[in-house]
Amino acid sequence: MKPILEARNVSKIYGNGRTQVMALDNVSMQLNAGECVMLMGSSGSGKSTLLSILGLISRPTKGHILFQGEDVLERERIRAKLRNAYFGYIHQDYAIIENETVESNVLIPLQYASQRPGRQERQRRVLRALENVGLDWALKKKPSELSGGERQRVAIARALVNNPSVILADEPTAALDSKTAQSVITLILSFKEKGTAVLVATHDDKVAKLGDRILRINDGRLITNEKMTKPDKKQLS
Ligand SMILES: Nc1ncnc2c1ncn2[C@@H]1O[C@H](COP(=O)(O)OP(=O)(O)OP(=O)(O)O)[C@@H](O)[C@H]1O
Repeated sequence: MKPILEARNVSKIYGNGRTQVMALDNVSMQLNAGECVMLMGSSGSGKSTLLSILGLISRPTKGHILFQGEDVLERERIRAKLRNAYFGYIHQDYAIIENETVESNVLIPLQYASQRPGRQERQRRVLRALENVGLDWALKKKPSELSGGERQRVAIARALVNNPSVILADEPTAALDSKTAQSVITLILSFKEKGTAVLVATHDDKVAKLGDRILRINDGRLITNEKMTKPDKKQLS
């Protein structure tokens, strides 16, 4: 099977001179359609950096990113188009636009969809995405009126509204209680059945067990590639 998304010999160096940080060191990995990979590592090990490079948000210092077998880094306009049309990215800091309503925030990816749906369909999909995270009541609210966990769920609804081919989630359950975390992970994993590839960065062992395999990262290097033989999908708490 051809991977949907691939990093080849990716390195990332931040800063220069004595303040230089090697955040990723020659990382290669593949993500296949319909699988969920968990990315684990301690704080500062390079998880967010890898996700943002795979998500075509930032560029590596060296190496290649392939989407559906094509090297996409060199083509700036294509990168932006792919990112908007095929990727759902759940940011660690939510990246919510404060002065827009919840509805407008979740609507954003649909404005950039490869085949933009009509207005009514867009509204229907936004409502469904919010229902899926239990936030339909917050449609007209401003993010400042919501709790941290609710804002996290808005970010999740926004990432999933476009039925993305790839979901990249940076600590998606960090701000959630275990019951909400369970429903959010179940929702993210349900996209696998549609052939969506999922990569989740997490510190949480219970969340990590729900994946098909675990990638561990330490000091910017991938160290193992564990297959989960018997994923336990029942309990997070
Ligand atoms: N913009 C930046 N400028 C300089 N250094 C950075 C920058 N972003 C990250 N780093 C450094 O790169 C390394 C990897 O950071 P990264 O955020 O990718 O780790 P992480 O595993 O996601 O950490 P956490 O679990 O705390 O979010 C760290 O040493 C971090 O300090």
